[in-house]
Amino acid sequence: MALGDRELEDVLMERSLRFYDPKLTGEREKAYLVGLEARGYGMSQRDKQRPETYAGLTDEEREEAGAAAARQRRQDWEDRFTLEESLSELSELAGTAGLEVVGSTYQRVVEPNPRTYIGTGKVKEVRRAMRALDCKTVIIDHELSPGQQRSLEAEFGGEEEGIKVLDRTALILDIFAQHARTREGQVQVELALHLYRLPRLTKLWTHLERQSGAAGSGGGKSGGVGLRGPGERQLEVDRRLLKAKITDLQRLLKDVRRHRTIHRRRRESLGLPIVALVGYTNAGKSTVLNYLTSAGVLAEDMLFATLDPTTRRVKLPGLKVHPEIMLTDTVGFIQKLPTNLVAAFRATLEEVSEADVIVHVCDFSNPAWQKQSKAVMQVLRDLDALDGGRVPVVTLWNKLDILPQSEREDVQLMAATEHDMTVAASARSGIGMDDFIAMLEVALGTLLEPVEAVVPYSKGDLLSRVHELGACDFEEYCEGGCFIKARVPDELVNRLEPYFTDDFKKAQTRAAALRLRKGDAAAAALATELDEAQWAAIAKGRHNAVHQQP
Ligand SMILES: Nc1nc2c(ncn2[C@@H]2O[C@H](COP(=O)(O)OP(=O)(O)OP(=O)(O)O)[C@@H](O)[C@H]2O)c(=O)[nH]1
Ligand SMILES: [Mg+2]
Repeated sequence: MALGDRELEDVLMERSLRFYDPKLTGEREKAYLVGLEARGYGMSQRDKQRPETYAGLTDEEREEAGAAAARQRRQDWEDRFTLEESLSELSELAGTAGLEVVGSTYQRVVEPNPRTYIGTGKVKEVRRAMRALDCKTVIIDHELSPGQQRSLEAEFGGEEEGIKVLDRTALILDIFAQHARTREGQVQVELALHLYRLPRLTKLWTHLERQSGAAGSGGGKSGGVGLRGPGERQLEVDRRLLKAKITDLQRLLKDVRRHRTIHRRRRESLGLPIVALVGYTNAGKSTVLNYLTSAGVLAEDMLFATLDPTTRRVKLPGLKVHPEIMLTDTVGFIQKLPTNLVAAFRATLEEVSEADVIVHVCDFSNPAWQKQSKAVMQVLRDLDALDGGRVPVVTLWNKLDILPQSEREDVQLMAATEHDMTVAASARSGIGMDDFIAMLEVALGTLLEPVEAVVPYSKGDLLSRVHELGACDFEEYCEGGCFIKARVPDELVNRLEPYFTDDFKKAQTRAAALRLRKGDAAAAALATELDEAQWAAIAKGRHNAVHQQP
């Protein structure tokens, strides 16, 4: 076959979505792990030498800025995942991807070797271990440059020996590729994979061609090409094809997104509040969704079981406020998220930015749960999903059932007393889930605005919407209509406005005036006071107000 004749499909098939295919090789591929820890703390000296950081500050301010930076560094250091934690996570990732971990080592890297990232001594050690274990795949717990990946592969025995060097990124991409279910998820992952591969399109990947050729799946063509290894010209062609494919995918993604926006609009038009489940991977988000909906969403003990956001309309038992909600399950978070996946991941998480209430699910049984939880909150802040603290967050310490019976109550008490909107429970066993639903109701309650109105009898549909979407605290049938004291979502506030009682209108005008005069912050501070004033007025003049209505 002449070079350059190959179709895009051939290139893509050889470099199929998977980095390896258990079905093709017939057995679980063995993998050797290399954990890494970069030295981060102790940069204070270097910081001090950067005068521009502190330019224009007085001595005192400089001192304070320096101290703050040091505090931040110490905090970052404490929040970091330890080498052991990160390595054990890498091992779980490998297992999830279908690899069998046969051994591991680690290195604390002070100055990374630019060529191989890990030091030369470590390279030798890993090579020895791989030979002894008859293991051809090594996974480095760090994002490697294409050059580093190539050098390492050569050091470990090279293509001839079938050696494969993967990094954390490749592993996560691989898992994502296996788990993407929706069109959008698949397109995103495929795009991320191609972007990852483009600079790595070299002989590095020829073993894949050989594998697929050997198994007969690639047909004679790719087997032949694989055995020869692509020449320079073939590489050029492949690169061009991949670039074209990337452009196509980007265009496709735009289309898919537009569709999703339409879906989202439709959901919004239902007027139901959106509750998003977020959390570290494997925390139990899908299990919570299942508990609340019995929707049958995939919940598995593997990382990134859920890649695509799933939204369900849920009727929650016993809820007086917002008995119905839209509940969205999302992709799990992970530390050291591959950079070229961040964009894809963020797009998926756009759903979270739309949420009215966020439920943060933590795996309380994981020793690193606090660090995981901080990492999650940081991403949420980066995404601006918390809307500067205005979106209520309910925290669920999940997997309470794993704790011994004797400790459970203490933890539940600690959650309730020492933390804001936090509940300890178990989505799988159901322990404490009533408390969780009650807490969700509290959070949903904060979305509602108090109103007071007399709804004419001809507007029965409006009244039933109030019951459906809000909470009616008082209801009385009077001459002009049904007098209600209720808490309702924004949309209904507008529809009820023509029927507001005079007292309520006055209170509103005062609130608006205050806001104008004192700015939003002052109005917020006075809101509580105003609320009380409102309700006092309502209590006093209720009947008058009712009779004043047309
Ligand atoms: N013991 C125990 N296991 C739980 C509980 N909740 C979830 N699990 C298990 O934890 C594993 C992960 O649960 P998922 O619901 O898939 O977690 P997730 O957060 O959706 O994970 P990703 O979608 O991968 O991010 C599954 O094996 C669940 O059965 C719980 O309350 N107790
Ligand atoms: Mg899930």
